[in-house]
Amino acid sequence: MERVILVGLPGSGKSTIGRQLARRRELPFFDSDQVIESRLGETIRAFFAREGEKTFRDFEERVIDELTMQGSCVLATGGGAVLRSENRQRMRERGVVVYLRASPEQLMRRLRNDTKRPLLQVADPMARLQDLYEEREPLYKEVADFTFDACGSSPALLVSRVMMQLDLTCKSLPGSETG
Ligand SMILES: Nc1ncnc2c1ncn2[C@@H]1O[C@H](COP(=O)(O)OP(=O)(O)O)[C@@H](O)[C@H]1O
Ligand SMILES: O=C(O)C1=C[C@@H](OP(=O)(O)O)[C@@H](O)[C@H](O)C1
Ligand SMILES: [Mg+2]
Repeated sequence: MERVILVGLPGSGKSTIGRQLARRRELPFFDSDQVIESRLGETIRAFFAREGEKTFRDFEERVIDELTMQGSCVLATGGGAVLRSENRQRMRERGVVVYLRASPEQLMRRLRNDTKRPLLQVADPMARLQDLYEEREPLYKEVADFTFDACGSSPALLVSRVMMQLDLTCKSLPGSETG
């Protein structure tokens, strides 16, 4: 059993690194945001705007609970998944949690032209990223088994680093006995 769960701020590379890691590890890949969007039949941005954050977080919690009970996989979460203690506990218990760490400045450079992330569609996205960083950095650290610098290297190199760490890791997960 190998379940790897990626956490980090929006733009830190969870979806990109997760997809590549899954391919190289020959594991199924899930992106909780993609699963949510396909079930909703609309973008998170549209759903968020209409229904508000609480309804989105309720939906996200259910999807994360479900995806962390599948077998072996790589799971990229949304940046706010760590906000709920229920999600943090499930992630910690059910997977090896990898935090892709990046500063607000680095993320701002990456996300300058992004229009998909609802929390950053504000007049001052840099201030918003700083707030998110301050609020969430302790939560990412709390859940993480390992932390990697999300911006210091190409996705391929970062994936290799994560793979090396996973090869050295032996975290016992529920269901490990069965494969
Ligand atoms: N290590 C990296 N180096 C350079 N660009 C990256 C890296 N990781 C991700 N990116 C780019 O950053 C943007 C955000 O990545 P994404 O995987 O969507 O982040 P997240 O899922 O954490 O929000 C994408 O354009 C992606 O191509
Ligand atoms: O940070 C957040 O609260 C969110 C991040 C998004 O995912 P990414 O981290 O992949 O952008 C998505 O789940 C939603 O827009 C909320
Ligand atoms: Mg993503």
